[in-house]
Amino acid sequence: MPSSVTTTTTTTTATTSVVVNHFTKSSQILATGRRGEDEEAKDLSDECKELLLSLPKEKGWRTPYLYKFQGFWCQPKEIQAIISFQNHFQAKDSDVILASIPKSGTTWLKALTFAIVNRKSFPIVSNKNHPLLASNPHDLVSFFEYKLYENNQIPDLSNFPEPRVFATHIPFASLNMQESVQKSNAKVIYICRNPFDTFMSSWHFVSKLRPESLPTFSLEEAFRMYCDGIIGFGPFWEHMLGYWDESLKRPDKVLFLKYEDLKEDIVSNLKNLASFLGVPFSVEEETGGVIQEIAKLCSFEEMKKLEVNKTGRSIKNFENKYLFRRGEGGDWVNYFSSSMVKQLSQIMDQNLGGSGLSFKLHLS
Ligand SMILES: Nc1ncnc2c1ncn2[C@@H]1O[C@H](COP(=O)(O)OS(=O)(=O)O)[C@@H](OP(=O)(O)O)[C@H]1O
Repeated sequence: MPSSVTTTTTTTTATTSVVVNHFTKSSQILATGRRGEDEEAKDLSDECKELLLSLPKEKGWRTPYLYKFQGFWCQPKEIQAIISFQNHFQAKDSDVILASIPKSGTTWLKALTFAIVNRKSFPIVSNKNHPLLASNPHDLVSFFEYKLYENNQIPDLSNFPEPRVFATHIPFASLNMQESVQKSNAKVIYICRNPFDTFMSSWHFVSKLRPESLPTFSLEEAFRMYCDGIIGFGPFWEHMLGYWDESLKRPDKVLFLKYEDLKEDIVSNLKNLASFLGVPFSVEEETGGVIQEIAKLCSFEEMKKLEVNKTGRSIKNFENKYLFRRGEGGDWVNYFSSSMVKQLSQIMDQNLGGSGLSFKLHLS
């Protein structure tokens, strides 16, 4: 029971008490909302604050507002970082960019790619000192819009060992607005997950991160927003289609992976990933079990039990332990009503139908 509710014996006092409690709670929410907005604006440049005034905005999932910027919904700090990235990043032909909409398997893809491209420097088999045993994948592969370009900083990335591996949640159109990315031969790997599970994973994640002072974020409200396209970096269908179309046009430069496929057949997907990256597995590696060892090192079960993934924060505000929840496909069946199934299926048909992009909703 909230501390401001007093147990009373008379109806009048009880009513007053509830009203007072409601008022206190509402004021707290308002105050928290305002604090959230102040917090949100704290590190923004005047230019960015000015820009925000001209953008459409909607209530956010865990922050006061999401703004529609370059056609997708995102937070103010992300907008500032994306502008800085677009203005300053210098791509190299050997760069690898991992892209995803949040909660689609980003952490997994970061681990797998890091293990593959660095396997000469950090052998996989019987290596008790592999960096993935001591560091969260987000510390080994950074996002453009968080660590690297946040707060208007311009990082010096010229001395990063090649191939440099970066990550982003930015949709393809905005990534491609970055002139050097567009002109370079940098490779892009996109990981996608069926929208039913991605939605559930996002809702669970945000529910854990939401300040306790805010009311709980109901599944129904989150679902309405998701179906309207209002989620970080959404609408999800546009995000997926941007990378999907590009992977069809330039398959040598954009590889499109699906979470469910990786779950079902990790070995073939790792072979494909290594070949795409230009570092295919040798016969000796294949017979020596290197592929299986990478799969094991990066598996949900192994990663979740590492101390580094149970503690600390690799991305500001996110506790590492929340990045590893169930790591399965099909959990949505435990939450979706039949009308939710119908609605999301219709949205997928309307927006993805005819594109050739489809999903497995259940894993065998
Ligand atoms: N190694 C590995 N293998 C398989 N699945 C994994 C792995 N690591 C994380 N996960 C699951 O991926 C979901 C989190 O998605 P992201 O990593 O994209 O999150 S984030 O955008 O980086 O915050 C989230 O899914 P749910 O469990 O369904 O919520 C994680 O549990």
